[in-house]
Amino acid sequence: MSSEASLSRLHINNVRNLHRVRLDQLKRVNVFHGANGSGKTSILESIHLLGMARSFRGGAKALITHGEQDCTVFGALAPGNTTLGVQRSRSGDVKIKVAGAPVRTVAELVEYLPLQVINADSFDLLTGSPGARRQYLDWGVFHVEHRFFEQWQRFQRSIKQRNKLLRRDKMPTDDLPVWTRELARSGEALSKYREAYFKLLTPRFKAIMSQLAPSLTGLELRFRRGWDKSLDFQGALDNSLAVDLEQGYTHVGPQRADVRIQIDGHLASETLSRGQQKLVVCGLKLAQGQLMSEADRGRCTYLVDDLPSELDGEHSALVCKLLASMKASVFITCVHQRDIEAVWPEQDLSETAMFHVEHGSVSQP
Ligand SMILES: Nc1ncnc2c1ncn2[C@@H]1O[C@H](COP(=O)(O)OP(=O)(O)OP(=O)(O)O)[C@@H](O)[C@H]1O
Repeated sequence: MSSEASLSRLHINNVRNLHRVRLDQLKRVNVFHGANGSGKTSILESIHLLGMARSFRGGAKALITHGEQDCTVFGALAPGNTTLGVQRSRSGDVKIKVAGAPVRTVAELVEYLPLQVINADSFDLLTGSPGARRQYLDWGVFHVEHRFFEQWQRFQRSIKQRNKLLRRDKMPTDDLPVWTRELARSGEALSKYREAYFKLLTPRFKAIMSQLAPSLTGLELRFRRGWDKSLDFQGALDNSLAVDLEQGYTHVGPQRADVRIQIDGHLASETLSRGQQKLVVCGLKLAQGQLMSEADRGRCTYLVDDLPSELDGEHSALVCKLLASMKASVFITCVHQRDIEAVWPEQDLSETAMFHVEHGSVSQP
């Protein structure tokens, strides 16, 4: 399905300090304002739970209100009124429903409500390990190229098998070449999808950054696929066989891929100021949303926690202007209502709903 839809209703039960919240009048842009600890981030977390069956901070148990056995989030998408429901229990049980019917895997859920989170942890994209950047890239490929997931699963299966054989036997067994060939095929295909997506993403990112931070002209993204570029994947696996056997795992391949984010040849994470880093993170995430809608894969929903932190008024306004022009569905938190009113494009405020959050209760003026 294409996720044209955005969230129109949201019911939350027992997520952190949100015992019972009913939001039946959501708009395209929804602002949650309130004091520290009132429950604003928990609302974004609840939407994340609805779209991905997990939180974006901490484990599932921390999410459930103290003293309760489970938490539940229910949502409806508009247009179409498809309903989604996710329940997580202290026992570790996860129940997911789409349109009232149980689904078995999270993969079946995530395509309905594609989510992008912009919060303090998003800096990981620049400063964290390559894993964070691979996850970022794969999110985009998954939502734009639906055949990607099957290749990704094949790749995960074959690398697991090959590593198991490498760990067990210091000498090559008959099974090893079989799994190595399977790994080479699935890894090559997976990497091609990533490369094709990356080629589409880079110009969008550059165009967005030229609006958000025109002075950062030397910004560059480079895709590293995870093995020597003069070889195909099978050749690289053949070359590393001795080391792989010695150390008991596969050293080269898409599991080592990375996106290097550089400015004038230096790592952006080591050069840019905190505010500039946040703009790059916003640029990366906005580029993915733009690409998704251009590829006719629908709209993604942005969960933005405390946008004004690290950004000055002018740059906050630029991010808001881009979000508004993309017609993205947005859930955004801030301390005071005026923090967002001051930076959100005035002509778009009619499509904006304001909610006040206080001690786990949400009210609308
Ligand atoms: N499992 C839990 N059960 C009950 N309350 C919890 C649980 N986990 C966290 N809380 C409380 O829930 C509240 C909601 O926190 P949340 O992070 O959503 O606040 P916030 O409005 O985003 O605050 P800030 O502006 O400081 O970021 C906090 O007061 C926190 O102490």
